[in-house]
Amino acid sequence: MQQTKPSLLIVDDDPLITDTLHFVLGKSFEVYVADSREQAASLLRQLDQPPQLALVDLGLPPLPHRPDEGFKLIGELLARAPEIKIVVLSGQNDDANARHARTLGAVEFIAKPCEPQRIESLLLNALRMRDAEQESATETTRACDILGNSFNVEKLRQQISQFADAPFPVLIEGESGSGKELVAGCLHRLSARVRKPFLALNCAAISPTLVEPTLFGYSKGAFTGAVTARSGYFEDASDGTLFLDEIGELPVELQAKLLRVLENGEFQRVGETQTRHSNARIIAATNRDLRQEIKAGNFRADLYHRLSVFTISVPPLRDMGEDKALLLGHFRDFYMRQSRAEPFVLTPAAQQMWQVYPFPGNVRELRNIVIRLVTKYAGQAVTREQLQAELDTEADALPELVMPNDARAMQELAKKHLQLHANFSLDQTLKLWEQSYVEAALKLTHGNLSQAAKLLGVNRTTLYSRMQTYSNLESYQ
Ligand SMILES: Nc1ncnc2c1ncn2[C@@H]1O[C@H](COP(=O)(O)OP(=O)(O)OP(=O)(O)O)[C@@H](O)[C@H]1O
Repeated sequence: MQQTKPSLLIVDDDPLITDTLHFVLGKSFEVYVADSREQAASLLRQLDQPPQLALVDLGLPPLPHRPDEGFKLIGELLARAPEIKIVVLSGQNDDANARHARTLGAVEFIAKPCEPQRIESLLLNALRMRDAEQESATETTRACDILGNSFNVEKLRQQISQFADAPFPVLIEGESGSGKELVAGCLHRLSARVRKPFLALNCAAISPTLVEPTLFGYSKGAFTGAVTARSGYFEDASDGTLFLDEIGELPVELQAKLLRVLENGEFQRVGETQTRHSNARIIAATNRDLRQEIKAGNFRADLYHRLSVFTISVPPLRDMGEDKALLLGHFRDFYMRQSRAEPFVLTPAAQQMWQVYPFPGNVRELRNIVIRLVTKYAGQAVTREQLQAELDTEADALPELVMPNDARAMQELAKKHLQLHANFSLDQTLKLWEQSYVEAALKLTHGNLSQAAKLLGVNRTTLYSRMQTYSNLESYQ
C-alpha cells in the first residue's frame, strides 16, 4: 500500500526558489506552492485539510523588501491551522526578524541561501514534533491537560470545572497562544456531553461566504457547487459541543443568526425554509477585546451578552510565575523523548532570563523555544547568550532578577546597598524584604492566605502571625 506523503505549503515569490524546492522536497512531501499571502489563503480554502508544514518567506508582495507580509502570514496560518509547523526561510536574515517570526509562532528560522537537504531535515524534524504532539493529545483526551500550579492556573481549573456542566455558553478570552483551545477541550471533556461530538470551527479560517453553509448546512442547489444537501456544524454537533474559535471574525450579518440559535436553538439550512433545532452547547473564544469591537460597530452587543454568560480569562504566560519553569521541564522531557536526545540544562543566568522574559507569544512560543533548544543543545548547558538568541528581545530590555537562591548575585546587591547607605540596619532591611515577599504573594493570590502561604513556602498560621507584625501592610485581611 502506498503511504501518503506529509503535506507542505511553500510560500515564496521567487519562482527559482519555489521550483527548486518543489523539485527536491516533492520526493518527501506533497507540495503546494503560493507566491503571496493572498494566494496562500485562497489555496488553504480549497484544501480539505490544511497542510502539516509550511515553509514561508518573509518578504512577500506587495512589500518584497520588508518582513511585514511574512509576519502576517505566520499569524494567519496559525489562526487557520493551529497544529501547522511553520519554518521561515528568508533572505531578511537579521536577528530581530528571526526572533519576531519565532514569537509569532514559527518553529525555526533559516537564512537564505540554504542547502535543500538541510531544509528537508529541519522540516522532517518539525513534522516529528507535530506528530508526537498530536499523539499525546489523543492519549490525554480523557483528562484535562492544563499544566501549571500558579494561582492563576488553579483559578482557571476551578472555573473550568465550575462551568463545564452548565448548559450555558462560555466565552474564553485570552492572548494568542495562551491555551484557549485547550480550555475549550477541557470544558467539553469534563461535561456530561463528553461522549457526544466536540466540533471546532475557526471563524478566521474559512472565507466569510462559507461560514453560513458550514455552520448551518445547505440544501441541494442552494448555491453553485452545492450538488448535494449537507448538514452543518450545528446539526453535526447535535447534543455535543460546538467550539467557535476567533468569534470576533464572524461576519456581522451572521451574528444575528448565531444569536437566534443561542436564544431558542432554531436555525435553517441555507436554501431551506424548514426550521431545525440544535442542542449543541456553544463555547466561543477570542483574542480580541469584544467590548472594543462592539464600540467599533463590528460585534453585536446582544450576541456578546448571550455568549458571555460565563467568561473565562486564560492568563498570559507572563502572569504564571514559576509555571514558566514547570512548562520548560515538561516540554523538554516530552520533546527529548521524541527525538531520543540528551536533556539540555539552563545555566543559572539563563534560568534567570527565562524567568523574567515576558513570552509575548505565550505557551506556544515557550514550546517552540524548547523544541529549538532540544534540537540545538542536547546534552549541553545553555548559556544566557545562547538563550537570548532564541528570545524576541534584546538582553538589556530584560529586567535583572536577583533570585534569593543566587548567593553571589545577592552578595553583589548587598555590597552596593551597604556602600550606598550610611545608616544601614540589617533588621530593618530583612524585615522589608520579608514584608515585600508577603505583600507580593498576597497580591498574586488576590489575598488568598492559603495560596499565599503555599507560594511563600510557609504554613498559613506562620503567615498570619507575621502579617500581624507589619504596621503598614496593604489591607488583605
Ligand atoms: N497551561 C498549559 N499547559 C500545557 N499546554 C498548554 C498550556 N497552555 C497552552 N498550551 C499549549 O500551547 C499551545 C497553544 O495553545 P492553544 O492553541 O490552545 O492557544 P490559543 O489561545 O487557542 O491560541 P490562538 O489564539 O492562537 O488560537 C497548544 O499546543 C497548547 O496545548
